[in-house]
Order: sequence, then C-alpha cells, then structure tokens
Amino acid sequence: MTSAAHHPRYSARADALMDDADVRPGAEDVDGAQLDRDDRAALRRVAGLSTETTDVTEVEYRQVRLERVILVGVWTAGTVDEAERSLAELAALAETAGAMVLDGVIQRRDRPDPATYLGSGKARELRDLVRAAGADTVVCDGELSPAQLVRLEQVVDAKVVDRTALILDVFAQHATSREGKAQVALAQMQYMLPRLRGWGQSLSRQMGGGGGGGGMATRGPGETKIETDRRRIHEKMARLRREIAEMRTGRELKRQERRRSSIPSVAIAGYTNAGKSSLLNRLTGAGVLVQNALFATLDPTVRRATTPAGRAYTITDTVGFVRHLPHHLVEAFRSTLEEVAEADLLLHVVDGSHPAPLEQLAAVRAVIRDVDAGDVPELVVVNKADAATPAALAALAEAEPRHVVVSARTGQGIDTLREAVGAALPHPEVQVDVLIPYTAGGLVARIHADGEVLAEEHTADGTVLRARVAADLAADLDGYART
Ligand SMILES: Nc1nc2c(ncn2[C@@H]2O[C@H](COP(=O)(O)OP(=O)(O)OP(=O)(O)O)[C@@H](O)[C@H]2O)c(=O)[nH]1
Ligand SMILES: [Mg+2]
Repeated sequence: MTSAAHHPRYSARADALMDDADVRPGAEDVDGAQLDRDDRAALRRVAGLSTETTDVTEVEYRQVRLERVILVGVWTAGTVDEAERSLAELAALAETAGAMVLDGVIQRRDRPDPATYLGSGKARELRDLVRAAGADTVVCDGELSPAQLVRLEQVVDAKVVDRTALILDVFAQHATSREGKAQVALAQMQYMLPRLRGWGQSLSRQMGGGGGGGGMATRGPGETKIETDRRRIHEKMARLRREIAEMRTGRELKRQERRRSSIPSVAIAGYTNAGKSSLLNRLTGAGVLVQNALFATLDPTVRRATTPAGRAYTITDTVGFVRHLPHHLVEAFRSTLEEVAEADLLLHVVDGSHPAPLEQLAAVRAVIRDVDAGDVPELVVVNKADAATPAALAALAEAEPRHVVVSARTGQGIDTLREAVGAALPHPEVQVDVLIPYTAGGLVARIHADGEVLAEEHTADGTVLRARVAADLAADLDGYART
C-alpha cells in the first residue's frame, strides 16, 4: 500500500516565500507599512487567547507556537508536483507562524491511516527523523481527528499539529481588529473543544495501556477539570458569538450608508500573498500592510477610489484564501466575507508568477461560492506580471478570457485596470438631462462623484449635463430638468 517516502528538503531559513526584493530591508515598505509590521511583530508574543485563559486552553495553545518543525503530508491523489507544492505551501504557513522548517516528507497512500495518519511503519521512520533533526513539532498537511493526533504524538514522541491548527495560529497572530480577534478566537475554540487532552473515555482508554512515552498526551488533566474547562469554553464561545453579531450590526449600518449614497463597491479577493493589499495601495494610495507572508491582511480595509471618468467607488481588501481553509474559519469570517458577497464587482487577484495559478483561482472560487458571493461579477486581475513568464501569462489568458494583467509593483497595467473597473461598475439607473445654474455648483460636483457623466457643456445659463445617476440624486435634480 505504501511506497517510498519523498523528502523534499526545506532549508532552515526556508525560502518558500522569499524573493530577492523582500530580502532588502524596507523593499516592500509602502506608506509606513514597516512600522505596522514592527508593531505586529511586537504584538505577536502576547497574541492568542491570553485573556482569561483556562489552563487547558493555554496548554493546547502553546502547542501551535511552533519552533523547529518537520512537515508531513499524505499524498492520496494528483501528481507528485501537486503534493510537493502543497507541502511547500505548508512550509510557508509554518514560517509565517514563526516556525523554522527543518524537513518535509510525503507518503504515498490511498488514504490517511485512520489511527496514525501516516502508516505505522512510516510513523516510526518519522520518529527517527524527528530525533535526528532535533525537531520538537510535526505538522501534518491535513486535518487530523483528535485520536489521530494523540496516537501520532505517542509514536513520534513529539508535538503534532495539523494544517488547520497552523492556519488558525497564523490567523490568531495576524488579527488586529476586535472583530478579527473575536472571529479567530471563536474558530480556535471550536477546533479545540473536541481536542482537550484527556477528554472523554475513549482517549483515556487508548492511553491507559501504553504506559510509556509520557508525552503531553498522557498528562491530561482529570475528567472533572476537563468538564469545567469545556463548560467555560462553551460560555466564552457564546459570548464571542454575541460580540461578533453586535460588531456585525455596526458594519452593516456603515454598509447601508454606503449603499444609500449609492457609491458602488468593489471587493478585492484572492489567494493569500497574491498581492491584494499591494493592488489596493496602487489603486488608492492606502497604506495597507504589504508583506511577503501568508494572511498579512485579516481585517477588511475600505478605501475610496475613483474611476478615470471621475466616478467614486469604495474598494475593500479582504482576508486571503488558501486551499482547505478550515471550515470553522470560513464560518467565523463569514461576516467579513459578506463584504465580498455584497460587492458590485469582485477583483479576483491571482499571482501570475505562482507555479499553479489555476489551482489558486479554483480554491478561491470555492470559498466565494461558500459565502454566497458566486453571483458577484468577477474580473480576474493577473498580478506580478513583472515576475511571471510569458508562457504562464498566456496560459492564464487562455483559461480566463476576461482578465487584466498588472503589476502592483511596477504599476504596469494599472491604468487599464482602472478603465476596466470603471466599465464593469453597474450603471446608475436614472438618466437625467439637466441645466444646473452656476449657483448650484454643488450638484454638478455630486453628479460627477456619484454618477456617470455622459455629456457636459458650460453655457451662459449654467452647466448642461446628461448623466446617469442613482434615484436619490435624480430626485434632487428634479427641478433642473431640461425639456
Ligand atoms: N514581483 C511582484 N511582487 C509583488 C507584486 N505585488 C505584490 N507583490 C509582493 O507579493 C507579496 C504579497 O503582497 P500583499 O499585497 O501583501 O499580498 P496579499 O494578497 O494582500 O496577501 P495576504 O494579505 O497575506 O493574503 C509582497 O511581498 C509583495 O511585495 C507584483 O506586482 N510583483
Ligand atoms: Mg493583504
């Protein structure tokens, strides 16, 4: 059933995410991003569930504070290239979480072993590898059942975390807003609940016979303690859900305000590290943190921008997506992702220099459908054109006929993108033909900002305008109609 394990190697200062530009200090500094990043690095140590943590959550939580790690994947389908890319992405995630990746192994298998994820022989090989490398944590490229985690930990005699826990950890480190933090904390608790050490009969029975090892898994607190912890976590989750619901109402109000003023909205979505924030900065000059790291952005940033014709719209940067985004996270971030569902236009940014951009497009679309944003018109923005090969760009052009090629770094294609956004925004519903006296110049400015000017002429009596505007502005213009 099993064949030889593949050992793609990752250097200690893993290069999964590095490109030369980012090695230069300050190369990616945009509008004070550096400061932002320093701030965040400083925050990192205290982030997490530090407020009111119970002992158990604390113990669980420290497990994903990764240090020297070895990555393991079970490769069930697809090509070896895909399997290795998946592990390379896991390496990038681990580094983003602050870990040092020592090695990575893949096992070919029909499906993960129900007991130990890897086959038992390979699991023992993994233990030797862990010892030889001096690793303290193993990261599995999948979501493991609570029992699998415990069993594999016993065999390899090191901490074992799965991809889901790792992504949750990265999110926890990156969330800065109150809402983002609450969303991540909720997802973490949901994940942790069935994984509290020593929980339930089945696990204690499993661990009872073994005796040896003496790892963390066997040091589970007593049943009563676990029960108390569980109840406390449930209470905390209920409180978080209430808080998130309240914050959502606040955002809903703001959104309604924007809708009333009928300013069209554009949402930027895309795979993590595709260059979404860089693009937002290019389009608006907003100083959003840009970083060669996964999930640099977790909180939606709303900015104002204008089309080349002068029409105003709002543009929102969103959390990046990744393959197999933990379901708990999608749920927790649903309210954030609703920004995408409510948008008039979706700019789907994809990294043209990535080895598998089509896979990324598909992964993002899966999440977009999951949050009911599948109906929003989509414009594919192929970014990093400066770093992409002509062949890769040609392949993307063929797969995605409706696309714009840009480089947020060099500015290439940005004007074309601005035009394309202008053309793709919904047209306001009412066409007006008005003569506005110069004394009411404010109305002219409003038509320019909120509507679409089709023709404009300055006459002795005032400004003659033919334009498309939203209903509320049309009502204000009632008295100026030309007959
Ligand atoms: N070569 C090149 N690199 C780019 C370009 N745009 C962005 N990058 C780099 O790609 C990395 C990620 O950029 P971000 O804008 O933070 O990406 P993001 O999609 O917002 O990422 P998350 O918020 O982490 O999901 C950074 O190192 C950028 O400097 C580009 O056009 N060309
Ligand atoms: Mg970002």
